[in-house]
Amino acid sequence: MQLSSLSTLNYRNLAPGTLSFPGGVTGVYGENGAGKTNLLEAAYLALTGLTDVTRLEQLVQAGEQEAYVRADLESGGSLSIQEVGLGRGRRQLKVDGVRVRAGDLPRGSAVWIRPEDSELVFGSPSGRRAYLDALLSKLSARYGQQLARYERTVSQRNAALKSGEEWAMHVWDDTLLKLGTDIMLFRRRALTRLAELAADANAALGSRKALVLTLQESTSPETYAFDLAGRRAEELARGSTVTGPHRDDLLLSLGGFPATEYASRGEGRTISLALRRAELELLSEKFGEKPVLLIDDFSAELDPARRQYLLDLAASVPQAIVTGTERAPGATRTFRAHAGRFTLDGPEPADHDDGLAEAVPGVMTS
Ligand SMILES: Nc1ncnc2c1ncn2[C@@H]1O[C@H](COP(=O)(O)OP(=O)(O)OP(=O)(O)O)[C@@H](O)[C@H]1O
Repeated sequence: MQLSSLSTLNYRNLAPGTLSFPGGVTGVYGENGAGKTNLLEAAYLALTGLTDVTRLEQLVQAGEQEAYVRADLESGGSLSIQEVGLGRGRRQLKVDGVRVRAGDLPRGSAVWIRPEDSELVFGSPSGRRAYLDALLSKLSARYGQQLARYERTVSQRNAALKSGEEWAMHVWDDTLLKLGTDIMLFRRRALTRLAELAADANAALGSRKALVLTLQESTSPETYAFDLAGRRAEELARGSTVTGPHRDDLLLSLGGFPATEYASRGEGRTISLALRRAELELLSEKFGEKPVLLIDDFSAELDPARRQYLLDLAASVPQAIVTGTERAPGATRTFRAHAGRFTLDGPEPADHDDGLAEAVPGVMTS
């Protein structure tokens, strides 16, 4: 998978335009607030249809109503165009001009590594669950569908619990048990390989402490029905579902201690890099081609050896975009970012693109 070009209109602080990307490593450098993260976020959105922003209007440039991103892609010799239109609370996706749902975009097309990934280690269990669920939804469309149905069922069941509708519980419980068991079993299967890959990556990053990933399950497929029935009174009192995979945690242990409480900032960032590296490997194994690698702020919180690891990782995949406040050494092409604009830096390649070349098509409307 290769991102040939990215077009944006009214996306955060980015000036409208089209940037072309060659294979290899593209570096993007510039001062704080220049728009480097916004560029990677737009690329990730156009490649995957995904964003971690719950309020989509945040992505629309202040003062505008709609935004648009477009990725021109090349994969195995064929070309395709993915478009995302954004408005107040809505997102519309098209592939080659045909409207699709988010799950219909290629699921293994990009991995995004960010300094904020440290929150996977130091933040709440929900962030780690979100990492695991997002990854497993990329690996299996069915997992994503089951998870969405499970989450809907939990919130409907919670509403019934809040209204004291104990008589309705057996209906919700049947669905909950079926979906929840599938989710737990899938997580268990995927975790074996994920844990191996993350442990290897952590060692390759120079950590002398072993990284061990385990699932802390709030129940198990074997005891789920029993646990659910046993906590009915508590659930009615609290008005919420207290047992099930929505309460699981992905435990990260470093050198035998829980990383969430004991790891240093740098160790935490290293673990988060290992988790993203594992994601890259799992997606490559599953889909048979390397995702586009997006690395935000390659030097943040990292010592020179770990920076080099990231740059080597970028150089090892067919295409990577690497941002930083300083130039990424070894980049095939480098853009300088300033106030949402990107200009080619240094000697221009023969097939150069000025970075803001073409007009962008209008914002998509239904
Ligand atoms: N919806 C929006 N409309 C207009 N500007 C926005 C919007 N959302 C964010 N911005 C602005 O975009 C600017 C660039 O943010 P971005 O995170 O991309 O910077 P950066 O180059 O990655 O900086 P840093 O090096 O500090 O990480 C910020 O000044 C932010 O206020």
